[in-house]
Order: sequence, then C-alpha cells, then structure tokens
Amino acid sequence: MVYSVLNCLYRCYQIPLTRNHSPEPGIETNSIMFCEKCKNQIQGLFMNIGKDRFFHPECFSCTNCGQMIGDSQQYSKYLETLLCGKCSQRKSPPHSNTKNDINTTRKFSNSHVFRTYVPRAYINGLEFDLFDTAKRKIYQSGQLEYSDGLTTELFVRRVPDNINCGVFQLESDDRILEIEGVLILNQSIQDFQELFQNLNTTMVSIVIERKIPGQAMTPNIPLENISHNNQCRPQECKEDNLVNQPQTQRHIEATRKKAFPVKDKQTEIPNNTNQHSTLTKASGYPTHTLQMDNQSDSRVTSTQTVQMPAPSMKFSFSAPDPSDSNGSEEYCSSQGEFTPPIDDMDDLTTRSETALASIPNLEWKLESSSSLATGLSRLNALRTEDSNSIRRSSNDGFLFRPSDLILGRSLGNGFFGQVYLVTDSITGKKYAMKQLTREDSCSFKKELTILKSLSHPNILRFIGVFLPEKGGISLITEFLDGGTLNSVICKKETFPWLDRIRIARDIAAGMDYLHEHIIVHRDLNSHNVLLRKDLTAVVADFGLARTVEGEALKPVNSLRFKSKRNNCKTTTKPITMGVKTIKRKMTIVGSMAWMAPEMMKEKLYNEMVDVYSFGIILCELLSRLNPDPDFMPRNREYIVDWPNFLPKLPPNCPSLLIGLAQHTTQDDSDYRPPFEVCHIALQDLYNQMDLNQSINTDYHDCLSLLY
Ligand SMILES: Nc1ncnc2c1ncn2[C@@H]1O[C@H](COP(=O)(O)OP(=O)(O)OP(=O)(O)O)[C@@H](O)[C@H]1O
Repeated sequence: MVYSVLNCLYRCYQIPLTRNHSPEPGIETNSIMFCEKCKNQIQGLFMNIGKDRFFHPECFSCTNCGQMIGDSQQYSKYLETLLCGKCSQRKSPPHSNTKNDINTTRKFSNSHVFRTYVPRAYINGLEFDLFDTAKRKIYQSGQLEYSDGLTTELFVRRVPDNINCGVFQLESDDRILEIEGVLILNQSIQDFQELFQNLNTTMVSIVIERKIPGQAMTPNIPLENISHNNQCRPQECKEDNLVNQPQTQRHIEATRKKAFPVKDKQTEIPNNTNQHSTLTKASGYPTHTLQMDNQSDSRVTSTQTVQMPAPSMKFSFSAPDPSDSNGSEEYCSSQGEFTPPIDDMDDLTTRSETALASIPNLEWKLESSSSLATGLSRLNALRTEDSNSIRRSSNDGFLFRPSDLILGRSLGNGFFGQVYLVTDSITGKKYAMKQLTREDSCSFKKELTILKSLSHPNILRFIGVFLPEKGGISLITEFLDGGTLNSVICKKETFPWLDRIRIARDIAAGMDYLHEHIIVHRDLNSHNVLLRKDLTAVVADFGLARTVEGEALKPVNSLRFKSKRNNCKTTTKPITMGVKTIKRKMTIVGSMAWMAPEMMKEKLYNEMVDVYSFGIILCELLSRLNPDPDFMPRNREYIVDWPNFLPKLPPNCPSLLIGLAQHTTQDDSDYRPPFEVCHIALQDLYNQMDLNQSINTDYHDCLSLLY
C-alpha cells in the first residue's frame, strides 16, 4: 500500500478532470487513475493495493464499521468488501485450506487482499518464488539466479511445517504485494534482497493477495513478454487472464513512470557497473540507502543505486539535534531577535515528533512499522463521516489536498510565515492557512502540536494541515474575520467598555484553559489575539508556546470565592488559585513591549509571564495607547509606570479593570493573580456592567485573601 504525497503531487496537476470511462474500475485508462470504489477519477492522494488497484483515501474505508483504513493499518479486501483489521478479525477472512473457509470463500469469485503483520522470523522461514519482468523464476528456495531484470512478483512457495505465526498463517501460492510498505514491483533483484536483509523490525508489515479456490489471480505480464514466457506460472498463462491486459498494463506503466520518475531513471543504471552508490533525498519522499551485500550471493557482483518506490507512511522526524532545538527553535517573535541556546530543550520537541510523524517534508526518515505514527496521521486525518460526506472533523484534524482548497487573499505576515485566506472547495468554509516561510520547523511543529491538543472557544481552533504542491506544510486554522485586537484598539472609533471587558474576559478564559493544560504561551500580545466579527476574542500564535508538564506545584492556595454569575444569582464556588509551576531557566522569547520583567532580566520564570503580558493588554484596552515605552510610560525596570500612566487613562475607566491591570503587571510574579481569578473577576465585572449594576467587591475580597 502506497499512500504517497509524491503520488499526490504528480496526480494532482497532470491529470484532467473527467468522469470515469475506464473499462475496469481502479485501473487507469489513458493515464487517468480511477478509484476502484467510487469509480471517480483520483486526483489527489491515493491508496493502492499492489500496483493496479487504486482508491481515494476516503474511499478506503471499512465496509463494516465505516472507519477509514489508514496507511499501515491492517485490512482485508475481497470483492467489494473491505474490512479494517478489527472487523476482519471478527469476520473470518476467506481462507483456502480449511473446509469451513472453502465454503466461505466460494462466495467470492476473486482474490482476497489483506494487510497484516507477521513476525520477522516467520518471514525468514518461508520459501519464496520470485519472478522478474521476463517472468523468469529468479529465486527459489534460497537460490538466487542472476537476472538483470526487475522483480515483479513474489509468491510464497512453501510454508515449512516447523514455523508458525500464531493466528495468521501464510499459505503456498499467496502473492506478496508489499513488504514494509515497499511494493514488490520493479525493484532490482539486489534491492529486493536488501529489502529482505534490512527487515529489522520484530513485526513485518505485509500485503498479501490470496487466490480464492477456483479463480486465477490476475497476471501482471507485459504483452511483450508473453511469447517468450516459457517459465511463467501455469495459472498466469491462462488465456482469459490476458484479456485487456496489454492495454491496461501499458497505461499502468505510463502512469507509474509519472508517479515514480526518479526510480525509473535510476533503475536504468546498468546492473553490471561496479558502483557502490548511496541515495540522496529526493524531493517529496524519503529514500533508502541500499548496498548490495556481496557475501550473500557471489553471482551478483554489482551494487546499484535505486530509488525505492514511495514507501507507505511510516515516517518519523529525525532525532532532534539539541543545538537546533535550543537555537533555531527560539526566536523573539516580533523583534526578530535570535537568542542564544539556553537550557530549554523541552519535552515538546519529542512529543511533536510523534504527533507529526507522518507529515512529510520536514526532517523525516523511514521508520520501523512497530513504531507506527500516532497523532496527526493521514489515517486519522481523513476519516469519512458517512457515505455522503468527504471529511469529518476530529481532534486530529483534516489533511487537505491541493484540490481541496481555493487560495484567497493574504491575511498578513508573521515572523515565521505568511497567512492566507483559503476556502474549502467542498464545503465553502473559509479558513486561515499559515504557510511556513522560514526554515524553522521546530516552532512550527510546536505550534501544530499545541494547537492540535487544544479545544476552547477562546483558543484558535485547529482545522488541519495542507500539503502544498511544492512541498512543505501549512497549518489550517479557523478564520477570524474581526482582525487582530491591536488593529481594533487602534482603529475602532467607539470602543464601549462592555466590549473591552468582554474581550479581556475572553482572553483570560482562553489563557486560563491554556495554563490548566500547563502550557505557557510566552508571546501573548494584542497582535496574537484575533477577533470574530462579534468581538469574541481568540488567543492565537502558539509558535513560542511550550509545555511545562511534570513541573506543576501543588495548588498554592485555595479559597472560597463568591461568584455572581448566571444573572447575578449568587453561587459560592470553590476555586483553586491557579496552579503555579516551578520557575525555571527558559529562553527569552516574545515581544518586548509585552515581556515580563523576569524574562527580560533572564531570571527563572514560569507561566506568570503570560499574566504580565495580559496585564499589558489590559493597559492597552484601558488607554488605547501603543504599549511601546514611547507611548505607555515605563519605569527603569521597564515595568508600567503607574503614577505616570494613570493620568493618561480616560476618566470613566472601570476601577476594577485598573486594579486588575495593576495587579497583573506587578514586578514580582508571585503576586500576580492567576488567570482563573482574572477570568472570574472579569466575568463578574461584565455581568455587572451588562446589567448596569454596581460593581461587586468579590474581586477585591479575592485579592485580599491572596495578598
Ligand atoms: N486565523 C486567522 N484568521 C484571520 N487572520 C489571521 C489568522 N491568523 C493570522 N492572521 C493574520 O495574519 C497575520 C500574521 O499572523 P501570524 O500568526 O503568522 O503572525 P504574527 O502573530 O503577526 O507574528 P509572529 O508569528 O511573529 O508572532 C496576523 O497578524 C493576522 O492579521
């Protein structure tokens, strides 16, 4: 099964959009590829079984439970029935050996294809027949014959009695279509051997095609080889199996060449050149380094550089380079400053490796099937909702193909990338697409990982990722149509207090949620707060955020706090005062005007740096002044100079808002109120003002308990 981005790129832009005129679903006509299930043309990513059966990823879903079957997942397919691993365990697959199974398989008049995992030792114990392009048997029971052809078909010749692999047993005459994601198709013999030798995982992923009794398997014999083919398997020579084959085969070859051009080019290297070559990374997909082990067969004397077919999606990022993670990942966002490495190698990097394991074009490499990608993988990203809809939202988000999105206007530029408005071509929904323009995959990975794990109305909603044609990766999030808070503060003609308080409350709610999840934003500022048309505020831009997991202190305080919510019905709600984490040495990042003094002074800090930044936002909301020291008075410590700042505030400022701004911008971070308190206080203030009532004193009660 190959589910390749490279394939996607080739398919997307080379094939005209037409309906299916293919005589055989799933097989190409005039180089157009059709989905075996929905019969429509495939333009983007595709799944394939063997070399000639193709599916839209979303069509490759379990007939029984509807779950999409992702790459590397087990499946079983016979006739129109495609079952995921779980369902095929419940419904026993057709089997040709036992009586019962023969009864079952009689229902099916075709071969049965399935992916499974078998122990490596089991694979090694099997005996195989391997055929080359000329249909010569080139490998039989450990005897490799010389051949300058390419491998085309691999059959299990015999399963020795002394090997067993538990539940699943291979059978003689099973055709192996894929091993560890690599198609048994057009590999040089040496590569094939290498493939076997390099199986270093305990469990090996294989795709098997099993003949159903009474039916012959479809042969894959090129027309030009038929007349010379005196060694082909008897079943392959049956005349009826050759109907339509020549035409189809050529088209498949033509399309395959488009899909794997590098491989084709490289396999033209003469086999007898005594080169010892390695592969370099080709654009779009990873490569193997293949070297012939001359010990293994004295008759094969050459080594050959071969580009493996795009493998299935078992990739992981390369192990992070500590210097990289300390250095290049941390930028002073708006100032564009690069900070020297500090002990800030957080667990996030490691976590994001797993979460992004299947996203190509960042640092990646082939990985064993045992450590299958979790998190944002294609299999999670592209599930079908029901038979009528294409995609469904999930925490893991969508994977957008080039044809899924219509590019719109630019929404703005950030330090790391450019943001565009895009429209989903199917649903018409508008999203924001952040395209990475800097070579800083670490920050991008962080942002993606953090966004993906969050779900709150006041936190920017993650939608999915987009894999652009030219490579790279873009982040798709909800589109906020109200602009940034900064632009609203600067430009809005009238800015009622109720709106300002609501915005402040929303930010506090979002940040409270963030801190609850032990994530420090580190770049909270009015440019990174986006607004909806109705002025709901949403915290965005998590490129500099980091988790401080495992470092939380016990709640420092708890108190009973009277909250007048729900139309001022007084409820007494016990709250814990925000969980403060231990302070630690972390990188100086963020935007100067909003930066907490402890960070600026390179002291140890914790999540309270966000509270300070929030305080500066409150100051902006209060005064509508630029937070730059030229406009917003600061003392020598760069802290808000309240005696000089207060006279700049409008006379009708809600005093509670001023009090909150003063507390949140305190020099000593231990005395800043956590977002939980800010949120409740602002909610109360909002309720009071909304109902035109006097401001309650709960916030002051709360503070007096705290300090
Ligand atoms: N989801 C979105 N909806 C609408 N506009 C957006 C969205 N995301 C970003 N923008 C716009 O694009 C601009 C750039 O956003 P981005 O997050 O890349 O950078 P930034 O926050 O300005 O800078 P930096 O990454 O340096 O902190 C924003 O200022 C905003 O105007």
